[in-house]
Amino acid sequence: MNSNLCLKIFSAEQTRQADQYTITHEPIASIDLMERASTCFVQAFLRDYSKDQSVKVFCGTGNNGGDGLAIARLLLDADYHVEVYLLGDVEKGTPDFQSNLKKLKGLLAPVWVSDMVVFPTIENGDLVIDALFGSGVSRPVEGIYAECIEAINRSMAKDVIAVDIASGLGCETRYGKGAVMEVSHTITFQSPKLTQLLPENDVHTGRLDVINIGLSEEFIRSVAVQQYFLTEAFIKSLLIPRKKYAHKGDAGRSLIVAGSFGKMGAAVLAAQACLRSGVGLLTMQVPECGVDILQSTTPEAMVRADKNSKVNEKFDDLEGFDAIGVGPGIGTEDETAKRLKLLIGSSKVPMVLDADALNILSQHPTWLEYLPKGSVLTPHPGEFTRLVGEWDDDAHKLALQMELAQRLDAIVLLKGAHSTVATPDGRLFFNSTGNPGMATGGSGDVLTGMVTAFLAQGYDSLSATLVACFVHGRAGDLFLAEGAEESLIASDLITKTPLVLKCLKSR
Ligand SMILES: NC(=O)C1=CN([C@@H]2O[C@H](COP(=O)(O)OP(=O)(O)OC[C@H]3O[C@@H](n4cnc5c(N)ncnc54)[C@H](OP(=O)(O)O)[C@@H]3O)[C@@H](O)[C@H]2O)[C@@H](O)CC1
Ligand SMILES: [K+]
Repeated sequence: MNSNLCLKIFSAEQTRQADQYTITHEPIASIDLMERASTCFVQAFLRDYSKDQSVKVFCGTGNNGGDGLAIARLLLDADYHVEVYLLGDVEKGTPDFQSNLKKLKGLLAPVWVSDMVVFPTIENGDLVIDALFGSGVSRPVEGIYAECIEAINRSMAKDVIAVDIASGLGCETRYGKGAVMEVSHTITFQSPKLTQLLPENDVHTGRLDVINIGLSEEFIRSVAVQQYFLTEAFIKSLLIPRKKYAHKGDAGRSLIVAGSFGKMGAAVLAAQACLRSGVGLLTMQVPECGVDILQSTTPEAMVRADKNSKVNEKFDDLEGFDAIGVGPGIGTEDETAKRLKLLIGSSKVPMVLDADALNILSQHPTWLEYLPKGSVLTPHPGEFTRLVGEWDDDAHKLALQMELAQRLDAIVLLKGAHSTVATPDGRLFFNSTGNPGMATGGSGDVLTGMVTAFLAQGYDSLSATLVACFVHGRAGDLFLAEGAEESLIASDLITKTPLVLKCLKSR
């Protein structure tokens, strides 16, 4: 696995080192690197915001403020109506801030906000560019800076666009109770920052665009990180091509245990997602009441019925399967729980555990110790809480996720916007695909089917989980090309999967 194809999530210190390494080894003057970053920002900005909106740029006196000044100049060149507001001790600004201030002064007169009396009225429809603080913020933001941030947060601005990162939001952590800019869009440099991927910082990140400002590839390759952001190039590199003479047995055999009376839809979704993700042979184990439903909706799957007519209870005979998925719609009846225990004890192949399987396991945590090697847990936040207890904040949640992966020697996929995948060796991958429309019933059942399919096809557990997670999200994103988020239903994800896989497999 070549993790270098992912975007590495750097600490503020690593970002500073990348900056310095690029300046020394490219080599490039620091002011020219700032110009390059600002030019890339403006290129992204021009794609989204038209000239009929007034742009107010708020700049601090560090290099983030320097970027803001360069961006203001480039937007003036592009005929935007621009106003610039400065905060802080201008005399003590960084050298690149000073150079950009000098260049701008011939074109417009920036306003120094020494007091809120000077703070401008932000009109309904204005655009605000936030360049007060970037990755250099090191403590809670207070005083005039905080007043200014709070005024912008309360304003009628149409959009607030952060340069690199919202002011006051640290790269790795938020600083206490200081003020943090609320932004609708962040255009960040080179790679996402950890805080930008956490749900609690959604209002401080908004839409996230990552732009390549050409920091040293050599440095990026060499630096060791534990946190990664998935890219298409990385997912492509994980895909296993089908052999010319492949037969259905080569593409793996899956068993999925799913469904109960009234919840057979979960089984159908998992089955169809598994088939569309390339499994060679699929057997569905369902209660008697689900046999006709599966046979008529999904003729490609073989069906094994339980003696019990309403719930799943018979999980034996596991010969010949390469991967086993269990959980969607199975319920938490005692009979089902007993059989899950038996299934965990007897399986020699990796298992994907989701939904009610996880709910049963949270009531019988000792069973988790017997999971077959390479198993994958795919909880949503509710199931995760039942497994590990409450968390204080998102950082604590990630720590609990990593701890669980290490303790169980399993892959733990925590679902949500930017789903996270934790590995037993302490790595954490953030998904880059998906949208809020996917928060809909059955979406998780589809994912279970996908992970099971990739596992059966011979992907290692981590690769199977990452590919499934990315494909699942990309299928949701593809749906948005023709439908609203509100209209997305889980089966749309299955409908879009063939095209997603086709595009990923194209060179
Ligand atoms: N990475 C790259 O490759 C590139 C990075 N670039 C840009 O550089 C940005 C990083 O710039 P930066 O390091 O100068 O820090 P920045 O965020 O502007 O401000 C730091 C200043 O604020 C101060 N300060 C801190 N906390 C404070 C607080 N709470 N309240 C008050 N003051 C506080 C702190 O002072 P001190 O802590 O020393 O007192 C310092 O003076 C980065 O985000 C990107 O936009 C691009 O130009 C080119 C390529
Ligand atoms: K900023």
